[in-house]
Amino acid sequence: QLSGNWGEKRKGYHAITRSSELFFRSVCLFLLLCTRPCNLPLNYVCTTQHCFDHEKLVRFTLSVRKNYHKVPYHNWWHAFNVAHCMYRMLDHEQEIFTELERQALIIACICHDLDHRGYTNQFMVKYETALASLYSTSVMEQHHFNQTVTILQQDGHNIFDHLTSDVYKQVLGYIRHYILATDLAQFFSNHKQVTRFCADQTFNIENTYHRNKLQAIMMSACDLSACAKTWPVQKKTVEIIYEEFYAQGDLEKKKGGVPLPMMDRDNAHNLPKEQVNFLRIFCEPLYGTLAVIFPHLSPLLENTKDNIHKWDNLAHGRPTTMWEVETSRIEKD
Ligand SMILES: O=c1ccn(-c2cccc(C(F)(F)F)c2)nc1-c1ccnn1-c1ccccc1
Ligand SMILES: [Zn+2]
Repeated sequence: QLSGNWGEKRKGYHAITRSSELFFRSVCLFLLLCTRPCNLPLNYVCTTQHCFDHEKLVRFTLSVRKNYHKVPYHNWWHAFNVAHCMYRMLDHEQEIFTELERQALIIACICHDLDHRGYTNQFMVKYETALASLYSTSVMEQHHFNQTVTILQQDGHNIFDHLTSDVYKQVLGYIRHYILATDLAQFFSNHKQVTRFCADQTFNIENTYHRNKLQAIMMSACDLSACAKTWPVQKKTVEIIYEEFYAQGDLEKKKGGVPLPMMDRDNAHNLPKEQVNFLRIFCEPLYGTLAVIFPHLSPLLENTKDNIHKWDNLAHGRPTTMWEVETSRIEKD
């Protein structure tokens, strides 16, 4: 059930330890801050149409968290990290996106993997799951958006119910576009378009199509941001990602299927090589393009390059240390 009877939950809510309560209040304050124009004092009482009711935001965030599964990677912490990455990305670019776009980007991030079961779209389609019978493309991403709308429609959860019906439709349209953009199958076409605009210097942030494509790759950049974290975080997160991949591969073998090499734990010795390929094919081009448009994001590209270098060392049996990354940075400066 998406969210239990709030009355009972409130008793349950107060049973949660104080630290969890403080954590969720900080999440909501963070979400409120994400949408506060940066030049306003903290105690600003919103008078514009685009302000969240704090109690609804707490209730909405708790229900979103409740609808993430306890799977190794695609859990609430992943959603929170993706939203935090978007917050830091927008922190420098408050002026180029509208307040409504900024709110939709942050909410799309915390909701973008709602009810993920730890299986890829390919797996859901191949084994003819119920969800795959509902959606022909972007199966999980369409489900994640559907879950978002369903939570918004719960009593006391609609954080956008202060908007006019036109603006409400607009913000849900934004959120749908942003969540569907996290389907890796959409990445190449989205990225290719933005790269083309940059190459022929026709990129125009005022052009709706250009704007939508940029926001799509920003969603990908936040979703894949584990690849652009420093080596200890990248290495630990990849171990967790592959724990989920191998669980899918194990289930596929149980069903008599043959998993992708990347999902097959018998192929774990090739993990460093798989990572070099994934980072080179998806992440380096992605953070490279974003660094051209938003120079303050260049550390994401630098970290990705460092991570490729370190996975490549591991793939070739060369020792690799944290010091080496620092040295390479010093040499460059
Ligand atoms: O570190 C990774 C290595 C491989 N993949 C991957 C994922 C799917 C398909 C493919 C395929 F290449 F097969 F299409 C590769 N994702 C990640 C990664 C880094 C951050 N998020 N995710 C992620 C993204 C999506 C799903 C799971 C994890
Ligand atoms: Zn994700």
